[in-house]
Amino acid sequence: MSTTEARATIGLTGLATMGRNLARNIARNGHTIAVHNRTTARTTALLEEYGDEGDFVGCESLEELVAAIERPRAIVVMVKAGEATDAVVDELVPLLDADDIVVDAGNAHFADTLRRQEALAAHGLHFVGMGVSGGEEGALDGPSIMVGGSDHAYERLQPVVESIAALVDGTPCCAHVGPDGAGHFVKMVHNGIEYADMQLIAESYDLLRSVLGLAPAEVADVFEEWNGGDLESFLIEMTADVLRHVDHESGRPFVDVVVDAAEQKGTGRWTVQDALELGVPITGIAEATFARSLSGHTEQREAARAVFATEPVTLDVDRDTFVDQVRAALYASKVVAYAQGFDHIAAGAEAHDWDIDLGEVATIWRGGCIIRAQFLDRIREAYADEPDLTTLLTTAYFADAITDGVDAWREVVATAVRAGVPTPTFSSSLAYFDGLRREHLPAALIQALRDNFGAHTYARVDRDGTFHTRWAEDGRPEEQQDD
Ligand SMILES: NC(=O)C1=CN([C@@H]2O[C@H](COP(=O)(O)OP(=O)(O)OC[C@H]3O[C@@H](n4cnc5c(N)ncnc54)[C@H](OP(=O)(O)O)[C@@H]3O)[C@@H](O)[C@H]2O)C=CC1
Ligand SMILES: O=C(CO)[C@H](O)[C@H](O)COP(=O)(O)O
Repeated sequence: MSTTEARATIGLTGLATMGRNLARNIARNGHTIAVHNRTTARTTALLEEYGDEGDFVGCESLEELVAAIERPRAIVVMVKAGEATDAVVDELVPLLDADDIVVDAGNAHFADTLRRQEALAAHGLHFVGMGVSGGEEGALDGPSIMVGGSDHAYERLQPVVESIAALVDGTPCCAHVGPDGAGHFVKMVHNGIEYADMQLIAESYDLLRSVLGLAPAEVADVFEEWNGGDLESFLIEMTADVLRHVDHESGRPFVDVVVDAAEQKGTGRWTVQDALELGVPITGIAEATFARSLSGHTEQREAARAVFATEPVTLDVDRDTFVDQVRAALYASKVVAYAQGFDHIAAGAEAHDWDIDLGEVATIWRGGCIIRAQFLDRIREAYADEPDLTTLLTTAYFADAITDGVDAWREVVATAVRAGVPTPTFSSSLAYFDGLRREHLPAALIQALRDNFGAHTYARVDRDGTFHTRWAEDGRPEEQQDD
């Protein structure tokens, strides 16, 4: 397939859904690309079907791939995350020369990226963890790209990655977000937000269908209308299309022929696990992840249905009013999910000593990625005005949106509770908002209980210091001395 002449600007191995389209995107943008896949049939198919789209060099082995690329080489690995990526990287390393760059464009866990970066550095190689979002279509037409790696490696990659990324207002949705694991960390949180966004959309759909009795196509009309306003986004637009889709075989609404058990590949779960470690309350993302888990517990669901099934509750709700309330609740909950996601990135950056520019992250998420939305421009503006923002919720634009929508938000959650429609992400987002804005939290009681049963100490509202109450003796507080 290939010649031995090293004429490709870049190489790519892994030509499944994402890799094939990313390779075509690179070729379409005028870069010579060497392509390889473990199973050669995929390479052959790419060349046969799309070989005329640009300058491809087909390779049957990794040796051929390496030989086809100009030095210092840059090789993109776009295979299954985890063991497959390790297998490919391990096979590549002995074939490479000092200063070559291996780019993992899969959905790797950032801790794996840190480990691989250290291992390759010992061989004088650069390892780049590159988050790519946009799915099949985005990979071809312009994804959002989050690069983590050294400045040196980014300089080598920049002409290619910036040329293939989505463009918004002339700005490529691509950035060097930080060193080593920073790119995959940002991509992980992107996917966590994607989980929350999708769950909020799903809860809105469920409410419109269950409380108002709308058919899927009618809910599609509502989403289409919402897409004309503040909620405008790729996922809202796609929801309208999916809800309107009729299954070719059964003639039923497509959404009714799909089994209601949501799967996941793991990025949402990693986001929640990492946030727990860092102590960041990403409650919307966590509830969205658990909602997927719950949906998959089919045996428990069947058992519960057998015991607790009831007739649907009919509520006297005005259609237009409720639709508007759900829109406001969706918007407010979405603001919470994004605020929590950006808090998580800030905490990750601090913990790993990455200088991540949150405004830049919002900028490159405006296009190409699954969570692309008009609303990200507002987040970009908020960070431009105040880079060290304490929380996105209090910036003027979002504060106004929440203040205007909070009554509707409460009404929607209350209606959902009365109707028995589960809305974990709406409810937890509202609880998060109330938790933040409340003057006093019952955490004081938790501290008191902890001190009572375990002498865990507490701080007082009336003076500085750390205290323990002599519960079993005279009930008086005694100040604790620092160790
Ligand atoms: N699908 C999506 O929407 C998105 C996916 N991603 C990430 O991009 C990466 C690629 O995703 P996708 O295109 O969906 O493909 P898959 O995740 O389904 O991976 C299939 C590819 O991995 C290769 N592969 C699997 N195991 C090995 C191995 N042991 N050695 C060598 N190659 C192996 C396959 O080769 P073979 O053909 O020989 O089996 C094939 O090229 C993944 O990390 C994914 O998480 C990122 C963003 C979006
Ligand atoms: O990375 C992506 C988009 O940005 C993928 O679509 C993501 O892998 C989907 O995740 P899951 O299968 O867990 O829903």
